Amino acid sequence: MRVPIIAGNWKMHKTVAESVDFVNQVKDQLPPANELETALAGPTLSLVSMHNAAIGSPLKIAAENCYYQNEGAYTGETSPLALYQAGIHHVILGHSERRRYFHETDEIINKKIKAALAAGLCPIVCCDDTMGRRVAGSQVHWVVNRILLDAQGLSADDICRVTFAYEPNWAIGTGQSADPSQAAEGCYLIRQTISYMYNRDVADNVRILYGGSVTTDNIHQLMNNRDIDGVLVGGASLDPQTFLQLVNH
Ligand SMILES: O=C[C@H](O)COP(=O)(O)O
Repeated sequence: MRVPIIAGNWKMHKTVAESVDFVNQVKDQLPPANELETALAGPTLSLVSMHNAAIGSPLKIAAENCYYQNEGAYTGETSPLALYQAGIHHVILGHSERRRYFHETDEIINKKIKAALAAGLCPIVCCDDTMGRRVAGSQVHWVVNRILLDAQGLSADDICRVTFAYEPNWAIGTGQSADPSQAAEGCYLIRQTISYMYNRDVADNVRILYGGSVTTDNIHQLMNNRDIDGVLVGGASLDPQTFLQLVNH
């Protein structure tokens, strides 16, 4: 059985003090991790303090990015091994903002996924999509190729530690979520691709999230779908009470 996940992605928001204050406000009100997994991805500078504040609670702390080497002359990058050793559980990789603003290719993302897994982290791998592709009918080809390239060379054991997130660009930060059927189709395409690459059992074990303008108003409808195992939430995860409402949807 796949345990659903509610994951917040704060992006480049919150100071260290604000991050810790948020964790302290929510940590005692979360369900057990075996019923519903809760995770918060914060800015790199906040991660250790967030982890320390969350110790003893079910909340898992996630990085928003990491590099594909554990150490070396890579000024400004973050080591996946150092993240793992600091108690960080997940790392978001391949977010559309990383692909668009920082020119991350599928090849780089594939290297990062392998390095994160080897270090002990559980990647949350994002797959974007555009309305243009959807109108042109090429979204199936696009999504399938992202998964084939990003997950290339991963073992079945590896892929079961990866969570995927279907995040259409037109829905990210716009207030206009994909409708539940579009969201479900994106997640279904990812699962079918994993089934093709491995087998049905493996695909049935992998968790696939939807992300893009998830709110307290639409979360129930989005998650009430057998192909959607949870949500990756940006803007609506920035307020602790709203995050708790999402968790208790
Ligand atoms: O990672 C989260 C997504 O980019 C969604 O962001 P949003 O909920 O602000 O649309």
